[in-house]
Amino acid sequence: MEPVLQARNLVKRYGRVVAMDHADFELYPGEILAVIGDNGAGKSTLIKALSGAVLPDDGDILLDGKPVHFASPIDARAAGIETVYQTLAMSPALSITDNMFMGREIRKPGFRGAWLRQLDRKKMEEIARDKLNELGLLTIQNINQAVETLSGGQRQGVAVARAAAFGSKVVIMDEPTAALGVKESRRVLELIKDVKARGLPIVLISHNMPHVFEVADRIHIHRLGKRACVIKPSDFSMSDAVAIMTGAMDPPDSLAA
Ligand SMILES: Nc1ncnc2c1ncn2[C@@H]1O[C@H](COP(=O)(O)OP(=O)(O)OP(=O)(O)O)[C@@H](O)[C@H]1O
Repeated sequence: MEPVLQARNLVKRYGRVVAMDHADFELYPGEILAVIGDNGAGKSTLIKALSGAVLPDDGDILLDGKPVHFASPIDARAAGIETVYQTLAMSPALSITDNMFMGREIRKPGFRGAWLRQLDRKKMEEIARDKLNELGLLTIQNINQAVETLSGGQRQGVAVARAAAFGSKVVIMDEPTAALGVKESRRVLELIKDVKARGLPIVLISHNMPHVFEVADRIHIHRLGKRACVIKPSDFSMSDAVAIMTGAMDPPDSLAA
């Protein structure tokens, strides 16, 4: 099976700091791939390169086997890669619908849309409602509600729904449960599984081992700027994963990248 998204030998230097040191990465169709690593291991830099936010100094990124060159996150989005950032990148005062369609508003057909630039609010609301329903976010009553009135979990839900709605190839989630309580985290984990069930592969960056072990099909362990190995959660304990991540344990020879 060919990876949907692949990186080979990515290098990124910041002055004398090597944030990526020939990093490899593979995401296969339909899977949830967790990316774990100690602070400063280079996870964010890898993810930013895959989502167009960082331009690697060297190496290749392939989408569906074809080389891609993302000059910005807009390029990656246009190619079907949606990222849910830790900071969520939402406008709190705007409605759920406005946030979902920010930067890709639908205009009215014909003259009113093309010349008067009028937005097709009804259509956008319809799609927003469908997407939230699809992911079981029925607790949100009113899609014209301002995002600032939502709970943290609901906000994260909107961000996930947005990514799932527009990501045609890959959804990347950076610490989606980091700021959430137990109940809200649970809901977001269920959402991640729902997105997977709809056929989209997911990259999940997380420091939360129980969450990683619950939802991931495979776990990419990043260490010192590159992939140390990829493990299956069924074959390893959480403490082994942490030991490999911190360098206390060598990755098994058969799995070393
Ligand atoms: N814009 C930047 N300028 C300078 N150094 C940077 C920059 N971005 C990252 N680095 C450095 O690159 C290394 C890898 O950082 P990165 O943020 O990718 O790690 P991380 O694994 O995501 O860490 P964390 O889990 O703490 O977020 C670190 O040493 C960091 O200080």
